[in-house]
Amino acid sequence: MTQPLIVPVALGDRGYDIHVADGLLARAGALVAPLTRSRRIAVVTDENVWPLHGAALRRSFEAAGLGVHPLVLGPGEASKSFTVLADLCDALLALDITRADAIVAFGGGVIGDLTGFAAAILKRGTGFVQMPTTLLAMVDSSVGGKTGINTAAGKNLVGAFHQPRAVIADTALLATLPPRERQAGYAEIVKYGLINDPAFFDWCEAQGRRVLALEPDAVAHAVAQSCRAKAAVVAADERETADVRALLNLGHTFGHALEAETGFGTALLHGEAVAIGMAQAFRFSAARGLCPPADAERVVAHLAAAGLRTRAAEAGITADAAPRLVAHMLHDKKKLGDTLPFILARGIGQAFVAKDVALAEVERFLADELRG
Ligand SMILES: NC(=O)c1ccc[n+]([C@@H]2O[C@H](COP(=O)([O-])OP(=O)(O)OC[C@H]3O[C@@H](n4cnc5c(N)ncnc54)[C@H](O)[C@@H]3O)[C@@H](O)[C@H]2O)c1
Ligand SMILES: O=C(O)C(=O)C[C@@H](O)[C@H](O)[C@H](O)COP(=O)(O)O
Ligand SMILES: [Zn+2]
Repeated sequence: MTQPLIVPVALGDRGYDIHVADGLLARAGALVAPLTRSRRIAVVTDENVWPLHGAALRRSFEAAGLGVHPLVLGPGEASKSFTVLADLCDALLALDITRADAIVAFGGGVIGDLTGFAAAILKRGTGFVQMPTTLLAMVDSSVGGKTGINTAAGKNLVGAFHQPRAVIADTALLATLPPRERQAGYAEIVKYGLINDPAFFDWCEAQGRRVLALEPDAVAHAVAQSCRAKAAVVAADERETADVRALLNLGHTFGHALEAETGFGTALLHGEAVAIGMAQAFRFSAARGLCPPADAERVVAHLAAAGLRTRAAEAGITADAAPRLVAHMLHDKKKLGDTLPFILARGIGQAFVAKDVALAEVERFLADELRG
């Protein structure tokens, strides 16, 4: 095992540590044991992750005196639903989980968001631990306590802020992650550079290829830098009320609309939608005269070099979709009254919250883009 990196999330009595190391799964039981009263742990996971990594998790937990009760769900975005949530809550209640216990989420962002929400509402709040297994979950979704499910109206529309008791990320688990999922997770890494860290974006341009190839030092740096960036934002604005955490939504107002339009399926993964959304946010910023066009071109070029799509049309979105995309955006949780804030940029590393964007302007921009 490499020397673990520990990133604290400074949230007072809701604070916790993010532990990152290659090979950390072997020590996960010892890290979880002090966080839960029960010696029998409900581990929520999915049908891809459990056959690959369940035995190693079980060994680690049993070595720490913890029994494991796996709850294995279907993989993919479809599991972030009311139906799966209800079944999961029933299964957890049948296991007699108490508030002093910690439910373990062992999987990607879908498992983490769903399990975290189940933990938030079960008995009005039980403990949980995030054990992310995808690149996306290690750099973003396991940190910060946004939990929830999708509804027919859109993405993450029912949920709660509920912080985990710890995040335990074993980067060795990424070895089994398909390349497409690596690329999707990489988009959320690039996001941190684009928001406020131009030097990190430079690093991504130089080293991103090595992250995608899972070269250990590059993965370690990307995960550490991302977790530090997210922990700082979450500590400053846990509940997205101060125009700070909203910056983590760069690319998401556009991206969530694309996910809704493509039906939350495998046609467009979350990270892939965010990549297109970030490209759109930069092109829109350039079109408004806010951002140098050369910066938008650089962003698009880097995302494309990472194998990510950067235009909605490449995801099969047709030219007539602009009004529907704007209608999806009306469900965005950042909307306050009639104002829908957009995360725009004055350049690479200079994202900001814009509250003067008319939806008619966004619709015209999308229609122009889709017409090519
Ligand atoms: N809460 C947050 O702050 C936050 C942040 C970003 C994204 N998200 C959410 O996260 C979700 C996307 O997460 P994701 O990209 O991890 O998707 P995911 O959870 O669907 O996982 C992607 C795929 O990889 C498989 N998988 C997971 N780990 C694996 C491994 N080690 N080896 C092989 N296969 C593995 C899964 O079974 C799944 O098929 C979206 O719902 C998104 O909205 C939430
Ligand atoms: O943690 C945050 O805050 C984020 O915005 C991170 C995003 O990458 C993530 O996709 C999040 O789930 C989106 O949040 P939402 O509030 O727009 O649903
Ligand atoms: Zn995201």
